[in-house]
Amino acid sequence: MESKHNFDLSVYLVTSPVASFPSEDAYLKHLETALSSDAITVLQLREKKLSDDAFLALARKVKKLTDKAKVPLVINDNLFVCKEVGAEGLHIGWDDVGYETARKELPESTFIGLSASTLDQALACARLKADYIGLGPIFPTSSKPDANPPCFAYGAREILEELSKLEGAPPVVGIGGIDEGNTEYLQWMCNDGRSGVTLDGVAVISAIMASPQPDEAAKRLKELWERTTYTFAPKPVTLEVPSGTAFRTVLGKVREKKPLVHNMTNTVVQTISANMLLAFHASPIMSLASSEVEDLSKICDGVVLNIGTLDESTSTLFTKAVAAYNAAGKVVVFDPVGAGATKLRRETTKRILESGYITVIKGNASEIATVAGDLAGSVAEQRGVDAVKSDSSVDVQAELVLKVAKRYRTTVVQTGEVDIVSDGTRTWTLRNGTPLQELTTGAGCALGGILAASVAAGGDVAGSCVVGLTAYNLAAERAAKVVGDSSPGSFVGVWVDEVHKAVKDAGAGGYDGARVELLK
Ligand SMILES: Nc1ncnc2c1ncn2[C@@H]1O[C@H](COP(=O)(O)OP(=O)(O)OP(=O)(O)O)[C@@H](O)[C@H]1O
Ligand SMILES: Cc1ncsc1CCO
Repeated sequence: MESKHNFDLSVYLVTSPVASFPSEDAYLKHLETALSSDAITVLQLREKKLSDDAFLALARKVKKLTDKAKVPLVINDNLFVCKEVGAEGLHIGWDDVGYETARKELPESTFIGLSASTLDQALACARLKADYIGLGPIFPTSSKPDANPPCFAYGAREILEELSKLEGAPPVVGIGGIDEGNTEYLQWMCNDGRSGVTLDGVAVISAIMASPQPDEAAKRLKELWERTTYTFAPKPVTLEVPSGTAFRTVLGKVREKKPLVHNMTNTVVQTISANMLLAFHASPIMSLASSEVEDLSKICDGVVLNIGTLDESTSTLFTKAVAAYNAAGKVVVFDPVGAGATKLRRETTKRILESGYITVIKGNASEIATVAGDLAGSVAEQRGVDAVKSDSSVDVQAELVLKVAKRYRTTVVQTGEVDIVSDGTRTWTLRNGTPLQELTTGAGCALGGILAASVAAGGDVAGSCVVGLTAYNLAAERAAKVVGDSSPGSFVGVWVDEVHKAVKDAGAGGYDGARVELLK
């Protein structure tokens, strides 16, 4: 979408204060270098603390640079400077009075952008016929400490969806906490090919202003922004699920490929997780070392991020892992263990979810309700790491799982007596398993590895999850028959045996007894 002035909003640089540079010369040199990249499409001059005269003097110098680079100059929040310097645009904070005044005083050809943080503000900007909307903060940012809470990539997309329903809605540039690490993800979340729903560009401050090589930084941002294929994007749907054929195909591929799964998991479930992966004919490597993440992302087929025994450094470690595995195009399974139980768990969960593409979010009903947040309607109940039994019907829960999958453009696996899997389009219920699994610590955590291995081998994300989980739970049923209902201790060992046999004999009636239903 282009504004009426045909300005390209794609890489929109907002300056940091001249006072944050050693000298005005150093600042101007920095801008000139950035502009020499040919990647910046708009430059907004933002100075909150200068007098009008000092702002105007600086704006005149910057205008020379932007004119030379043929980049439109936008003045932040100062109508006087905008008029005097003859800038191409004015950007004002959310303020309809300011907008009306500026519109009257500025030539028709000067474009005026407005900031919006919420859907209501964005709709109001559209009604005012602003020339563009600066939507944000998208991600948390320290550049503007007084900013409203971030709307995150999914929130931006939900606002864009509403705007797209209006006739002639303004183009939108995202702002706030955007950098090289999250640009591709934001682009993928917002521009998913549905007609009319587009984010038109990314506005950045520190990604270019704090870079020692602002021209290179600008080029990299433009390249990331213009990407239309994404290393992390899920493979196309190839499996017809449920079917014995899909079951045999995925398990056969697991056996062939022996996926190597990096487990960044809690201290309680290390052994059961590693043993289940070996039994599943995959390979585990257990590591929580930050300095190993990059190397492991290159050799592993996927990673499991499990916050069961988290600490204050977990969110930084796991967001680093999301970035590395996204860049490598590998599977990321996130298990927000006990997500609703404490503030640390809620905050860590949120940060990881927003940091990049998660291939599969896996959790029990309480954890998924926490991830769902406002979609769940009421505050999710969670006392420890186990699920609090939900009063909602399977249909209501399936609806929520579907909504979470849609919101995060991912696959969600909710475990319990009835498991629910959804990729936002297809939703299944799975009714295999045994109550003995509830008496086995790590039954859910170890499943994270099974899902990572299944997806790494099977491709089709949700279809492979359904197969992996069905094989796992059918094996549990068989084990329960062997040990009886009152032997959770012996159960685990026999369950591991049965998982091993399930993959080994994938072709031989292993799918018998599967209770998987694709919901309409
Ligand atoms: N009552 C039940 N009947 C059948 N299967 C069950 C039952 N409860 C759990 N399961 C199965 O057990 C596995 C773990 O699910 P659960 O929801 O207990 O995970 P969790 O709470 O994350 O576990 P943990 O934190 O102990 O690892 C899944 O495969 C699920 O299908
Ligand atoms: C019991 C327990 N506590 C933290 S993690 C964990 C393993 C099951 O999730």
